Amino acid sequence: MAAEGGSSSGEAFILTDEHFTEGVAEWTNEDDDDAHDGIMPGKEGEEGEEKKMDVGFSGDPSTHSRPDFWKVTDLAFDLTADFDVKVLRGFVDLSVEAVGSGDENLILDTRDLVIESAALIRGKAETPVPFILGKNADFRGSRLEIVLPPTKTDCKLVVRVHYSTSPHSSGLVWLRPEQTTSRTLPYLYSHSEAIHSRSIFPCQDTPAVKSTYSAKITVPSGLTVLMSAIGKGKEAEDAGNVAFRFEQSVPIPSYLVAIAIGNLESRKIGPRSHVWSEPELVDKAAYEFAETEEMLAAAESMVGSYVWGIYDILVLPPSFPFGGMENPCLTFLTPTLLAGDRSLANVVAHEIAHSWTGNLVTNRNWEHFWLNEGFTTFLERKIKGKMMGEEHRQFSAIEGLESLTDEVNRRGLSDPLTKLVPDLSGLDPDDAFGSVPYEKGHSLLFYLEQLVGGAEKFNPCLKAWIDKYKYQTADSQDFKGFFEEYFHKSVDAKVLASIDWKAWFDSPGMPPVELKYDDTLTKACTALKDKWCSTSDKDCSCFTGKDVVDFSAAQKINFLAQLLHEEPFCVEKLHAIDRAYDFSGSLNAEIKFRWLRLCIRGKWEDMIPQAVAFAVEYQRMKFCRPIFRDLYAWNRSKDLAVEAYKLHKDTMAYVTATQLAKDLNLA
Ligand SMILES: CC/C=C\C/C=C\C[C@@H](O)/C=C/C=C/C=C\[C@@H](O)CCCC(=O)O
Ligand SMILES: [Zn+2]
Repeated sequence: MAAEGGSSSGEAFILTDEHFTEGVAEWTNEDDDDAHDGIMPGKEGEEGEEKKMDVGFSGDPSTHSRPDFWKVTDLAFDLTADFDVKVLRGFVDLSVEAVGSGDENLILDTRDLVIESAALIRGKAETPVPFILGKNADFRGSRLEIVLPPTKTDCKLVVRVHYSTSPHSSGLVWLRPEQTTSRTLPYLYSHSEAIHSRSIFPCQDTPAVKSTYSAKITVPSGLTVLMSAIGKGKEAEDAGNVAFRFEQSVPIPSYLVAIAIGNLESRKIGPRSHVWSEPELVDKAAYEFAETEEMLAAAESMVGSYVWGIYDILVLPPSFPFGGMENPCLTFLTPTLLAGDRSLANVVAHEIAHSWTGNLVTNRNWEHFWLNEGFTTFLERKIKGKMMGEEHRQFSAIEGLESLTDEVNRRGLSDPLTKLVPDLSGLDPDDAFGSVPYEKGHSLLFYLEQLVGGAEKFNPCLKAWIDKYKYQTADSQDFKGFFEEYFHKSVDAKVLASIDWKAWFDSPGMPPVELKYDDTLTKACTALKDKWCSTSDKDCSCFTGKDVVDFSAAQKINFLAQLLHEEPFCVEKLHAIDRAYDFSGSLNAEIKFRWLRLCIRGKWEDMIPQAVAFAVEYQRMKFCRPIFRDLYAWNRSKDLAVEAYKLHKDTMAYVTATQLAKDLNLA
């Protein structure tokens, strides 16, 4: 079959049978400088007919793929994990449906993948087809074009790609046994959000496309495999290996395909939930997350049935870069949530909320990330309010607004990345990540809730939004239109017209309106903070542990967060705080994190080793990045920070290592 290729010299040459040896086109475009800029061969229909040039999918600036040509509807993986060379190797069958004329090629995203072959699958037959792999131009990785035979519209095909990942895949973290808690077996886990799936498998790496998936994963015996899917059992051991099977029947975007392999055990924590971790942590994790079913039920009472079947939790090694990740059926969590008193389980409520906002109603591209995270933060706090009382929901919202203020001040009031809907053209989503989509998004929804008359009016709208857009994707204009339509009869037109959507979506900086929350639970924190600030450095004897005996962990966190907004305390006063409240000895990572920041800001030299140790042990970016930045900002610890980073960067997840390198001006 002929297909026309292009090259940097402009010379056109035809892929004909003579190009094929053993079914693979000899022609790749390694020497084609145009490959990476989207000027790629389309497919020629009739002889001489104008071929369709690929000028990129306008719906998502972060992908090379062309879901407007073909759409992936299902992925079937057959992969083997090779821990010796740290690669996943095998094939993926992509079921695709023609969206365009049927005459275009299949365009996929890859990053650092070794593509061995491509073929059309018809029953048992594999018919090799040529492919063109572009260069790894930037964070978007390499464009992969699979040359397809001419087909008609509404055609369906299955394309098999044999490939392997690379040891430095940006979406995979490989740990040697000695890097794990149990130190007996190796460990692998993935993190794909936003655009790292392409480093794990060839795909249309855009949330605009949702696919089902199945998988057969073969590993050395003794290891357990988990995925963001329903487990379908494992096959009999064969030559020292064992294969696990999975099915995800709810269509999901590529970033929600997840895998973990390790020395894993589980405990049942509810009718549809198990918690998984290495054996040493599993009982502690079972205690910590015992409220999971109560959270699920609270969410279902507000936004409808949980459609994913099971809700399991996996507690990962401390290098996991985030607090949690909403992988369907299997939420990934950082071990920094294991405080021993369930005080940090709000992250579980957040990931549960994603089961509706984000995983069912999905942002169409990453510029509308607030539709995932702002809605989820809003729903997370409604779950908290339902379980603990409205004042706790409002207390968390105050905390969130403070973190938004910190982020906007750090980035700068006019930084385009403080817009709720930023332009991500040419930008790596990892560089755009921060609390703005979470907290400015939450602020918008809370403002709208107050505007329409409160939760009893707004909650039904939230559920209706989910019901209308579930299993689909949405953008910010979809929400604006939905909201206006929903309330156009029940809310005064002038009130609706008073919403400055453009300012909310497109203006940098803080929200365009002032948010007012119930501060009942912050009052005691503020009073104690004010007393410390107004007391002489020389005599702090009035303070004792009794001051915080009635404080919840959240109130201690808020007290420390408020102190961080004040002028740094001197070392003498910091000593006094620690004598009274023993924050240095806290097992709560959120408390310890803020306490260490206070000490570094107060230039308490003896605390530098503790701060460095915390930042390299707990590589959750929410913690390690601010501490590394604080250490780097103080000339006494600047070199130590750089040295610690260089010593540990190879143990870090890709996103952590690259973001820290930028923080420390090492990129
Ligand atoms: C405007 C930003 C657009 C796109 C950013 C999307 C993804 C960024 C990428 O770095 C991954 C983010 C993953 C987040 C996962 C979980 C968070 O909700 C955790 C938040 C912080 C924490 O608790 O550790
Ligand atoms: Zn989230």
